[in-house]
Amino acid sequence: MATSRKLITLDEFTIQQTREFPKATGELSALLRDISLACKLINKQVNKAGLVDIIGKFGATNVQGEEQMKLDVYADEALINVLRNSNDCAGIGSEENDNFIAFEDEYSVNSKYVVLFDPLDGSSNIDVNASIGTIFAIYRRVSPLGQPCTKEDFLQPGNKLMAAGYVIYGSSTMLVYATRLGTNGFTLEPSIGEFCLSHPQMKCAEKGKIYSINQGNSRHYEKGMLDFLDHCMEINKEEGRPYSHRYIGSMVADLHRTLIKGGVFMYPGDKKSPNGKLRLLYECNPMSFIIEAAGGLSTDGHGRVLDIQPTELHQRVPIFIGSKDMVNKVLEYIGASETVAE
Ligand SMILES: O=P(O)(O)OC[C@H]1O[C@](O)(COP(=O)(O)O)[C@@H](O)[C@@H]1O
Ligand SMILES: [Mg+2]
Ligand SMILES: [Mg+2]
Repeated sequence: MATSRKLITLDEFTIQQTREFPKATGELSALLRDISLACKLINKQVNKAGLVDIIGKFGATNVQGEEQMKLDVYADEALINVLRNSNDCAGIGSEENDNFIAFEDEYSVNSKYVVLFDPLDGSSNIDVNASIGTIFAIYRRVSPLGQPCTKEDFLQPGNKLMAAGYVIYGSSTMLVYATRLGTNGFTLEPSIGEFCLSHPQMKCAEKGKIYSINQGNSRHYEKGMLDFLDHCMEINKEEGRPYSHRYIGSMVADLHRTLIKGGVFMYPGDKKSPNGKLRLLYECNPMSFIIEAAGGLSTDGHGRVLDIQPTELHQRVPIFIGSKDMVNKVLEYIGASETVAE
């Protein structure tokens, strides 16, 4: 029988954390509260998607040529409206908007932080009721306060992130976020409408047994990548069986599983798409920050994803992320093939 325990809300938790930083002003916690409010609004629509006019295509394409879903646009607007009116955010960058948006009102120009987000991740899963999510990344500005923020505030490497997180709209709704103090998970308690601490100090297992990749693309893969997949399908000496393959097709859901159960999630570059599919600023950087803060690894095949110097809002990078042992094993294989290939 489920026993009730003292619930620690997201607010209480962030206030406790600010005590660890004597100079903290509470602005970052306030921003996190704003983002969680927008995600509660999105969650309400997601939960009853079949009953409200939010299923299906919106009838427009975004700057990346992807057909926008109604929920992509709803989620984007919900986040922009909450952040624009919050006085805690100087500007945003979003998957669904061509360019960065600087908020120019007298309060926002004095805000220290900018936010990048993927308002709705896993769009191809919206209509089939599989887990989807929202991903966000928070940077401290480098441009002077008192003026509108600039693109330099957004084009910072991931190792400069102040915080990053995601909300997964699944069997339960969870918010997982990371700072340099670690990665923590909060579950939405519907009866009080608050995210409450449910997964303190999350750790990504060093050793994994699950590999996650869209094998439908494998005809475009380099030899090293194909060899690694063969390795995963071989009888593993330690396990006495092959690794398990899991792929939901929503980065948030595939990485939430990887964070909790270990394993490796991969979206490699290939002969058709040398930079893969996933976007550096609002998918790969925030997820890499969260997994690394939980003890995992994230690489583009050459170095840490978090050390990449961004150049554009919607640039894509290959990603191999998750348990240390499996990410290093992928590197061994893809490193090897290039040498062999030559
Ligand atoms: O269908 P594919 O090629 O496997 O791609 C799935 C990937 O694309 C995404 O859906 C892209 O994100 P969006 O849904 O936010 O555009 C990821 O969530 C997922 O990991
Ligand atoms: Mg996405
Ligand atoms: Mg998206």
